[in-house]
Amino acid sequence: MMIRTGMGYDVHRLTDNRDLILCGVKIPYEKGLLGHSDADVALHALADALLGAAAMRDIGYHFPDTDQTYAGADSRVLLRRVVELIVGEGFSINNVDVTIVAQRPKLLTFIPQMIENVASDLDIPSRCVSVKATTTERLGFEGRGEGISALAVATLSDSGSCRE
Ligand SMILES: Nc1ccn([C@@H]2O[C@H](COP(=O)(O)O)[C@@H](O)[C@H]2O)c(=O)n1
Ligand SMILES: C[C@@]1(CO)OP(=O)(O)OP(=O)(O)OC[C@H]1O
Repeated sequence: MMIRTGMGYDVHRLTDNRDLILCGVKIPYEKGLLGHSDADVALHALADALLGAAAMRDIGYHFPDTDQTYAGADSRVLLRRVVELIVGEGFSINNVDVTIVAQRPKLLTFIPQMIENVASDLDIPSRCVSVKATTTERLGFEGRGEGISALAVATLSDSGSCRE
């Protein structure tokens, strides 16, 4: 059995008149994230980490932002589709770790629900899911409140080896 690791990174702009949705949780805030889908930056980074570990391209490849099918899409639906794709190739998910970089709002109280959503969508125990938040001490675009970024790492198991 081989352990495979993938990483994902995504950024979305904060703007007026949009919802702020992170790991499927709607967060009360004066701004939201702009995107073709619901712009759940954390789930996009996670989806890319999973696809990266499987060497199966990225979410923009599977769900192009030129396709109206995905306009306003719920990123949890996209994430579950990514899980179907990687499981269909014989991979199983070991654990994931997501970091959300946001100066505001404070996310601490929403983290347990985020973990529950991700564990449910990935069909793994919540002890195998980590979601964290950090500020940038007001530095950079996240620190100025212009956007939110997210990073994710995922490990998968497969039955073979990259060298076979
Ligand atoms: N949007 C955020 C950012 C951070 N947190 C929590 O605060 C802790 C301290 O953040 P620093 O950036 O100063 O390290 C961090 O460890 C998180 O627990 C948060 O809830 N929401
Ligand atoms: C999720 C998709 C779906 O169309 O759209 P966006 O919400 O714009 O998100 P992004 O991370 O920029 O790119 C992936 C897209 O394909």
